[in-house]
Amino acid sequence: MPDQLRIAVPNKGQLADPASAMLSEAGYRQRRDSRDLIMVDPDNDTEFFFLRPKDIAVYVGEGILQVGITGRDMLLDSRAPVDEVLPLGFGGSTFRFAAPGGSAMKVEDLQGKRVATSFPGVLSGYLEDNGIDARVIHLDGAVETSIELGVADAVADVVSTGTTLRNAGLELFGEPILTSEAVVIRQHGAEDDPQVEQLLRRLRGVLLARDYVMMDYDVHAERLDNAVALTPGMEGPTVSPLHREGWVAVRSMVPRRDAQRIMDDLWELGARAILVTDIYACRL
Ligand SMILES: Nc1ncnc2c1ncn2[C@@H]1O[C@H](COP(=O)(O)OP(=O)(O)OP(=O)(O)O)[C@@H](O)[C@H]1O
Ligand SMILES: O=P(O)(O)OC[C@H]1O[C@H](OP(=O)(O)OP(=O)(O)O)[C@H](O)[C@@H]1O
Ligand SMILES: [Mg+2]
Repeated sequence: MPDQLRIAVPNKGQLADPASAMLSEAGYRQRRDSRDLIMVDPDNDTEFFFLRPKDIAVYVGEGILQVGITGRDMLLDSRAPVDEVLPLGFGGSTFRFAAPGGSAMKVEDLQGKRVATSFPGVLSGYLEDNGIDARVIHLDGAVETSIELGVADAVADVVSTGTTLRNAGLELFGEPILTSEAVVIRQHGAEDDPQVEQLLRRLRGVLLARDYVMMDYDVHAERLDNAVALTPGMEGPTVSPLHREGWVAVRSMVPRRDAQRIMDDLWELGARAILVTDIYACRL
């Protein structure tokens, strides 16, 4: 019997709930109590370890846990020997420089200055790559307050909506240092593992089920080519005969965000009985 698959999942913070929700959708059991640190899912022969998101790359890099879910920024900051194997589409953020409003600071101006961050690895790498000699002040969080308290001249921090920065009277400067989202990680050079492949297939299925809907409609056979051009599907749509002379029924997956526009265009083409349904799960 193969060993249990051991997966690291964020125990708190921005990624914890969406990661657990996605794993539940993928058919894995998830913890009921947010204080649980380990959970066994016997049906899937899998064990979940709820860890700090910043520590997850360390465990996976050491080869102790085979798979982890963490932020791309955290994985890069750790410099652990891990690879990103699947972006998950939540926990989106950018990592950016900011300084007091009105200071019109530029990246070059950071030379000789103090920059506070909770991502010292990412920041040092960026400063080095850009030939800037600045002092990195490592803080654990609430970095936005550090300038007012006089510990730094600028910050490099995670920005999502920008509300926290604005509330602290700061303004962005320079290009984004990096763009992050939640990702699945594996140890660099890890061998193929059927259990990991199954997990990834399930997660890809959840991502597709979230991003796509199923569209059904009836159309005159003469207009079929035009209709199929609007709804090409993944491997070509299913076309079935209808019990109505000259008409066919079409079924195809379409991107959720385009569904309303495609329905309008199909209607214009003369398609009728256009139905859109959610996809609960899929394997493609
Ligand atoms: N406001 C946000 N919106 C979306 N994603 C975010 C936000 N803040 C952080 N993230 C992302 O979520 C991941 C985890 O960050 P989070 O802030 O939850 O961890 P943490 O700082 O270690 O935890 P905590 O803030 O609970 O101490 C990172 O990849 C980060 O880019
Ligand atoms: O752009 P916004 O939508 O305002 O979100 C960005 C803020 O969210 C995170 O803070 P978090 O709540 O994780 O606190 P922390 O600084 O203690 O990590 C991040 O560190 C920023 O401070
Ligand atoms: Mg945080």
